[in-house]
Amino acid sequence: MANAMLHQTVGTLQLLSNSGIHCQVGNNSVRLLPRDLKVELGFSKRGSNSFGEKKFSVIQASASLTSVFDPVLSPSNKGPHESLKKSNEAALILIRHGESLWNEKNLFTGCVDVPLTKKGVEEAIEAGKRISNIPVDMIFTSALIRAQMTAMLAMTQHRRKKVPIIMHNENEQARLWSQIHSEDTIKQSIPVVAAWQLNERMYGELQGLNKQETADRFGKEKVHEWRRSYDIPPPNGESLEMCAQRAVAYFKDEIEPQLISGKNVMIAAHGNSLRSIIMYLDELTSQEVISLELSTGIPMLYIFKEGKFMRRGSPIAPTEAGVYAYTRRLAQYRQKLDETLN
Ligand SMILES: O=C(O)[C@H](O)COP(=O)(O)O
Repeated sequence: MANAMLHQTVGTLQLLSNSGIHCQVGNNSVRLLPRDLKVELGFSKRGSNSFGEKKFSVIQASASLTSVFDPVLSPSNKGPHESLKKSNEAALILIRHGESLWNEKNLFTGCVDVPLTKKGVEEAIEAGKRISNIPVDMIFTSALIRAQMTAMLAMTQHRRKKVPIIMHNENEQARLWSQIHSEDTIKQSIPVVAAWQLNERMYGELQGLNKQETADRFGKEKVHEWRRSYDIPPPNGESLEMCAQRAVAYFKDEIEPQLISGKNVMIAAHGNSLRSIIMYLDELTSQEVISLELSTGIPMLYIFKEGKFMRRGSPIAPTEAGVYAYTRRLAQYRQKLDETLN
């Protein structure tokens, strides 16, 4: 976990009895959650203060605050989703990529970088229609082209015609050469962060093999164990548990801080990296995650509020959110789109 150090000279921390810690540094405000806080607070007592009501000077605190202070992503860049931010509610959309050329051929793909089929392209566009009324401030994808194609194609359908732009922070030159020099243009863009940690589970020696032929050769049970057990890896590959270690750590370190700061986030990734993340969001056991299957190109919506993730299901169409998909805030966002774009 990356640490951010706070000192009393740069910010303040306010203790909230059961909903975490509110942290203010300059214009950036963020709430740190009890469930993930590994905060070490050192206090120097001022006068006759007592915990909870009186004042303390914060000497030092460490917590997972990575990326929160990125100037491009700073909450001080007020946008059309301001009402969602004010309510401290954020939308999280998860999409498994559309069908790839190796899904079509029934080959184990894992970390092999295979593009979408025509059907996959259509699935991604369809997914985009379903989420076209849901705010997206930031996109995370894996480093693999099928997830990136899915994210970009889905965003072609969004009613708020912001431009998704891939961030290039791999080295200083890439960062400098891809800089945008207009505040207005930045406001009309959606940063897209590609991370290998969101890649599909590495399938080891199964990559490129036909799933049916592998089952015929090694036995149905063995192959099912490799594909769906929690902690048994395929030969020289990653188990779901190993995949979860890097995908969930990335989610907690890089994505959750964005949600905490009010950003609406879309993640385009893979069957197993998303199963790992859903296991974390829905607090599934290693037994329960075994039977979780994700279809290609079907978006799932979560609402992040007061430190909790609430699964809202899948918006079923651009005009229909599904009975429980929209919160009041999301409905207001959509109404605003209707008023300004129609
Ligand atoms: O990597 C693959 O082959 C698929 O994307 C996921 O395969 P699985 O359903 O066998 O885990």
